Amino acid sequence: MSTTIDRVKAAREAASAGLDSARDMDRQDALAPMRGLFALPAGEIYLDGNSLGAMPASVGPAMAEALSEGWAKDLIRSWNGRNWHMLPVTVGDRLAPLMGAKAGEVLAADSTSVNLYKVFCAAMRLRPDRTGVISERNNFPTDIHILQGAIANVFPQATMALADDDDESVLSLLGPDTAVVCLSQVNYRTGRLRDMARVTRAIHDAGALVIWDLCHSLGALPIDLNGCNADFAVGCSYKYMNGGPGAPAWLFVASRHLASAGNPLTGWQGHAAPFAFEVDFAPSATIEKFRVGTPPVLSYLPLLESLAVFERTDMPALRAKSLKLTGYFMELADEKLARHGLKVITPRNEAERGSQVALTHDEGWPIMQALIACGVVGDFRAPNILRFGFTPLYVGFEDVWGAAATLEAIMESSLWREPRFAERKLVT
Ligand SMILES: Cc1ncc(COP(=O)(O)O)c(C=O)c1O
Ligand SMILES: Nc1c(O)cccc1C(=O)C[C@H](N)C(=O)O
Repeated sequence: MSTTIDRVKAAREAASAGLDSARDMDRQDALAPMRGLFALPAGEIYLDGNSLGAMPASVGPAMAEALSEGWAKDLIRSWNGRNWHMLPVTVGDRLAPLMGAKAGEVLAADSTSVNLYKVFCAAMRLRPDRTGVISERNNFPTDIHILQGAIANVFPQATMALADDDDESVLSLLGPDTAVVCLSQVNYRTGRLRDMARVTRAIHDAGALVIWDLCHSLGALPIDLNGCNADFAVGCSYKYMNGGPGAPAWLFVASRHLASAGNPLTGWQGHAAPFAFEVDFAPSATIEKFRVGTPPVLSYLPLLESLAVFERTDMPALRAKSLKLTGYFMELADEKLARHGLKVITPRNEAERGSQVALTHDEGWPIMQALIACGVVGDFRAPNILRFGFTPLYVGFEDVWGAAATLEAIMESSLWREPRFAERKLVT
């Protein structure tokens, strides 16, 4: 007996007009073979790499070797022998070219939230005579929460203003008392991309410092932190960087600030000589001053495998494909989905678009659950956003077509109205 889901899948296959052109685009795509470097579930279309990236296929063997040789046999010797102790620096140096940074400016450690706390406190102390903080109302909540907490606990004289999504709104809040501005380059809900060069310039013209959150940009588009003269940046490595769930995050400190920027979390690994075990804290002179405690070594290993994948291609090529994928999905959304009330809210203008497309619908939650049940994985962001991430390393044009055709079939069959799709989950 065929289920409704089978019927939706059959409807998708039957509606094959357009599929040939998607397959043609895949045949012409020089990056298509890179998909083979990832372990992805057969028969599924994975469009959630903007939340948790896919696993590089080499992670299993690399982890197995690190466990059986590095931990089980070499034990304590691996801190030196395998250079485990220096992973925050060596991984940071390999992340640096992806964001237009130099070796020695990036540290891979902790979470984005913790790193934001570190660089925010450092930046505020570089502007001791100012009290203004600017962020954005629709920033990922942890950014606002971290700033609120740091202000309450460390900088009680400071006040924060929240801008709207457009760059003009940020610029209109700048003033002579602005100390630090913290913005996401790509918005996690809408996929809107800010003009990093222009916004950074305006922030500097006001005498303030900028912290860029690059969670939704690193690995998705070319970034030039030093070309834009950025001061600080933070980001994760589990989304487009494919570093795995809870992979170490990273922070960037422009080399011109390194001597004067201080880490408020003065743990022993940020000490100039951690293994001297001195009583008084004396910070390292390098980016290592932003280390805190022992690195979670095993969590760095998948990220090393993913970096090896990135080192086989380049960001301009990935960006070109990403724009084609998102553009194609928006075209299909106009053609197949708009009449069902699904509206594209991601900017059409390529210069303002990250690597995701967001659609809105008042019944977004059950629609997304039905879509996942049919083998197309995106996610939902309250109150009404269906998010689709297009990771150019492993998403193809046939996937884009399949996602749009499945969603169309779901809307036409009303599958999403089945009561089982209404149940809310803890993690969305
Ligand atoms: C823009 C942005 N900043 C920060 C975070 C959270 O960082 P973490 O939970 O890794 O500290 C996320 C996603 O989780 C995000 O999308
Ligand atoms: N970090 C996450 C998690 O631990 C569970 C579920 C999702 C996430 C995410 O990263 C969400 C993501 N930052 C977002 O843009 O919504």
